[in-house]
Amino acid sequence: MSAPVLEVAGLHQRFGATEVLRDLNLQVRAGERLAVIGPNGAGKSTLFNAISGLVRPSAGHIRLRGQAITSWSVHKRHQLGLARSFQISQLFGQLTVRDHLRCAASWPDGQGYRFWRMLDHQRTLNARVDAWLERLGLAERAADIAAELSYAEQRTLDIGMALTSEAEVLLLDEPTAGMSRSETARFVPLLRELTEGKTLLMVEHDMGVVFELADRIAVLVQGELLACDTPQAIRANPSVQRAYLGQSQGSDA
Ligand SMILES: Nc1ncnc2c1ncn2[C@@H]1O[C@H](COP(=O)(O)OP(=O)(O)OP(=O)(O)O)[C@@H](O)[C@H]1O
Repeated sequence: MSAPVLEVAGLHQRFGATEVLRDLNLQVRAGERLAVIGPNGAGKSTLFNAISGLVRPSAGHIRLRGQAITSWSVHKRHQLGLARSFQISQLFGQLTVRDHLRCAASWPDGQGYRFWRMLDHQRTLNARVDAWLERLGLAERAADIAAELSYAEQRTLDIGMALTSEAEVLLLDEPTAGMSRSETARFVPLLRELTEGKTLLMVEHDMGVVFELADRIAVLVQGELLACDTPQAIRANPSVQRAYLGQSQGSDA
């Protein structure tokens, strides 16, 4: 079994008197796809915010590739290979699809100042962006501004930015939220293909998507980890049935 790439240990998150996450322990192995599910208000987004650096945990540790990153900035975490896509797309409406991916492709590099190095750098960058435009199925939309894309294309671009930045660990916050059933059906195989070999942690409400994509599923209820296991074991777990799956299957699955 490979060592965890991402590790959450004894994580607590309080907002004033409210304890939103309680003694959370979670490990994600290299190349694994782990889905976090749970009822509304369970603490899923808060967990993502803590891992990506948007909130500082009240207690506990977060480790990325063995390094304690608990107090690191979002930017520094990104440099170590952690990228996040958001539930609501964080795109710039007037920037083109290509410009979005060019920005994302530039994130990990410190640009050299010598002229020939910059030229070489630009050529490599453009080739990388072209390749990602093809893989994302957005090549024909490259010159269009983000505001003109369909909702599903915007989500693809949002996730494409995380991928183009060459992060190894991706946090995807409800990647299919707001998509129609047919858009979701087209998107899930694409997502699977694009993230092959990456380590994936995702929050997702659509149980069809979760059971299709996830290698393991973590169930969060009222800020505590109820179970973390294979999809088959989670489906058969009576406490999970009671706490979550039973109540959501009618609407989500
Ligand atoms: N900054 C904050 N200050 C105070 N309370 C917060 C803050 N952020 C989240 N909460 C509370 O923490 C609890 C968990 O919220 P969170 O958004 O993490 O849940 P969730 O599982 O992602 O829910 P959903 O599925 O509805 O998105 C909620 O009761 C929420 O009101």
